[in-house]
Amino acid sequence: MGNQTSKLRNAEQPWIEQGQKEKFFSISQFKLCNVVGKGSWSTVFVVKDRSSKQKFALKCINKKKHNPGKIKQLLTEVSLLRSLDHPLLCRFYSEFQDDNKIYLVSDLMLGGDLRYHIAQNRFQESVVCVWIAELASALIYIHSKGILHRDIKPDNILLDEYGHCRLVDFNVASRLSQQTPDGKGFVKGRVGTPAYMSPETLVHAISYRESDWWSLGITMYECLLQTRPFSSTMVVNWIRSSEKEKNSLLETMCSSLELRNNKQLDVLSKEARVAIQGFLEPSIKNRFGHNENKIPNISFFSSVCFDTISQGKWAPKFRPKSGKLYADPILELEATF
Ligand SMILES: Nc1ncnc2c1ncn2[C@@H]1O[C@H](COP(=O)(O)OP(=O)(O)OP(=O)(O)O)[C@@H](O)[C@H]1O
Repeated sequence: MGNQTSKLRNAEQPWIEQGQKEKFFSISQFKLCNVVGKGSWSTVFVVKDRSSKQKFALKCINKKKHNPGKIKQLLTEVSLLRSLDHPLLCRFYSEFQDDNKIYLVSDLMLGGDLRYHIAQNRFQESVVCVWIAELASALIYIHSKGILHRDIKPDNILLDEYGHCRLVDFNVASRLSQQTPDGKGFVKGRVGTPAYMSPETLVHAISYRESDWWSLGITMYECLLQTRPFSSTMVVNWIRSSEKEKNSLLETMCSSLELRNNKQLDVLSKEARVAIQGFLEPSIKNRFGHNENKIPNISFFSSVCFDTISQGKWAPKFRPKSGKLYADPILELEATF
């Protein structure tokens, strides 16, 4: 086990103490700097707190452009975010509103999202190992709080300036409200992004903790191979197919993942192949993550210390370029405030 504690993060990253959360209540407290991203229903700005001079991400949602159902969904997301505090999640500070907009203030992630990075580079297993271990640690934490993310994919993973992964976008996250007789929680609904959805979500419209581990497996596959095991069109066609066709397609999906059939996996180490196969195990009971205590024992993670990882102190093997704005410049032109 290596000893590569990241001292940088502790020393350089300004943390706002818990008591100072919710200290923002008006847009006038900020100076707007630039646009860092745009989602389907929000624009995200880099802003500077006028008193501390610290930079934050400010997500602005135009209330008039969205129906009350969407706004309710957003406020559910806010209540989930308020209950979470972990070094590998993007820290949420405040929500406030004016007549037209809802504003959410959170940590600013300057390193771009994983979708951008994996499109540019083929990353070594040592880099991906730290990413997936960090994400696994964040997942174990949110699951311990009784929350499912339900949309894990490279787009929803941002890097901070040191290269640490932060799991973001809790738009469709949900509390595990239902319980099976064996005490397992689940959430009903076919929710998420089709290419990352687990077989049980696709077929039975239900998500368990293990469904998030499946999505993490697809994300790991994509980080290592720059492609996904199942295309979106394949999965969408599959959702639309009849029950009978669904079963035969499920078999095709699962057999294409078997190591002996999947030639794409040949370029990976045995440890990486075993991890991918374990996360992408169709049976929930046999899937890696069924027992979350065993995640640190997965051989792919043997070079990292999970305790250090979960404190956000393990040094990442990839650091985004400093000073580079990982945002499409066109967003700046389109932005309205
Ligand atoms: N804290 C942050 N720091 C830096 N960039 C961020 C932050 N939060 C979001 N972004 C950027 O803004 C983009 C849009 O954010 P986000 O996906 O949360 O918006 P959304 O409206 O909920 O979108 P969607 O519903 O399409 O996921 C992200 O892809 C990311 O590039």
